[in-house]
Amino acid sequence: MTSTPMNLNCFDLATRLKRGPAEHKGDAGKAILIGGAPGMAGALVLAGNACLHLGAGWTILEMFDPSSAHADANQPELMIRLASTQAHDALIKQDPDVIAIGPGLGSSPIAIEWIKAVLSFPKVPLIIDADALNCIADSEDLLNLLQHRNQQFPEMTVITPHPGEAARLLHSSSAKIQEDRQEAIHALVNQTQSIVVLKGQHTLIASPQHAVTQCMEGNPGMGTGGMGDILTGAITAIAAQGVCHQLNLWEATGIAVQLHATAADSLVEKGVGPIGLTPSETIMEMRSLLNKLL
Ligand SMILES: NC(=O)C1=CN([C@@H]2O[C@H](COP(=O)(O)OP(=O)(O)OC[C@H]3O[C@@H](n4cnc5c(N)ncnc54)[C@H](O)[C@@H]3O)[C@@H](O)[C@H]2O)[C@@H](O)CC1
Ligand SMILES: Nc1ncnc2c1ncn2[C@@H]1O[C@H](COP(=O)(O)OP(=O)(O)O)[C@@H](O)[C@H]1O
Repeated sequence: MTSTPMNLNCFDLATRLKRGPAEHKGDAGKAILIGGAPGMAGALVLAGNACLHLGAGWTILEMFDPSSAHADANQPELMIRLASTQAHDALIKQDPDVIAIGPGLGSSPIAIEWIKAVLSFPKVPLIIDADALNCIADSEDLLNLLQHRNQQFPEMTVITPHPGEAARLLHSSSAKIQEDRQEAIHALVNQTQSIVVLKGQHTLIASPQHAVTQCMEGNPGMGTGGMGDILTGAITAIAAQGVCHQLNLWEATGIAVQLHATAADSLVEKGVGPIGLTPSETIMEMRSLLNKLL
C-alpha cells in the first residue's frame, strides 16, 4: 500500500532569491533553452519568456526553426539564435549556468545531437521536458547517457513528464500512469535516476534522494498548450539564480512547481480563467507572486 505523500510547501525557500544591492546579471545566471522546431517555435518562446520574467540573468534560446531564429520585437530581451549544428561546441562556447531542453524540440537528427550534447555537459543543472523525453524514451543510448549523468552528478537533472510522456518512458499508457501516479513516479525515478516532476492534477515530485511530495495547488484551467513549457522556463530561471543564491535543483524545482500552480489558482480567483487562462498570463502572475515571497 502506498502512503500519502507530503504536501509541497517550499515558498519559505524563495526568500533566498532576494537580491543584494550590488548584485548583477552574472549573479542571476545564464540560462540556455533548446527547442522550437518548425511549427513549435512558440513552445520555446514561452519557456524563454517564463525564464526571463522569473529572473534569469541571461536567457538564450537555441531555436531550431530558422524562420523564428531572430530577435523578437515583442520580447527583445530574449537572445534568440539559430541552433548550431555543432551542439557540443556551442555549449562550451556559451558556458551556461543552467540548461533546459525539450519544448517543441521535435526528434530530428540535430535534436538528438543536442540531447547527447546536454547529457554529456558536466555539472550544470539540466531540465529535460517534452520532446527531449520522447526521444529518450525511444533510445536506449540516450537513456544510458541520462543514467550516467545522474551517477556522475546526482540531483543535477530534472525531468518534467506529463502523463503522456511518462507513459512513453515507461512503455505504458497515460491511463495506467494516472491509475497509480505514485507507482509511476517511483518507476521513473528508478529508471532515470533523475529528479522527476510528474505533472497533472496534484503534480508529484521525487528523486533518488527525496521522498515523494505532491503539489496541492493548481486547477483544470491549466490544461492549455504551453502551460508545461512555462513550468520548464520557471524551473530554469530559479535554478539559474539558485547557483549564487544557495538553492539546489531539488529546491528550485519545488519552488517553481508550487509557484506555477499557485499563480494559476490566483488568476482563477480573479476571474481570469479557468476557461481561457493562458500560459502568458500565468508567467506574469508567477512574477508578481515570486516578488511578494521575497
Ligand atoms: N505553442 C507551441 O508551439 C506548443 C508546442 N508544444 C509542443 O508540442 C509537442 C507535443 O507535446 P504535447 O504535450 O502537446 O503532446 P503529447 O502527444 O506529448 O501529449 C499529449 C497526450 O499526453 C497525455 N496527457 C498529457 N497530460 C495529461 C494529463 N494531465 N492527464 C492525462 N493524460 C495526459 C494525453 O494522452 C494527451 O493526449 C512538444 O514538443 C511540446 O513542447 C506544446 O507544448 C503546446 C504548445
Ligand atoms: N487539472 C489540472 N490540475 C492541476 N494542474 C494541471 C491540470 N491540468 C494541467 N495541469 C498542469 O498544467 C501543466 C501542463 O503541462 P503540459 O501538459 O506539459 O503542457 P504543454 O506540453 O502544453 O506545455 C502541468 O504543469 C500540469 O501539472
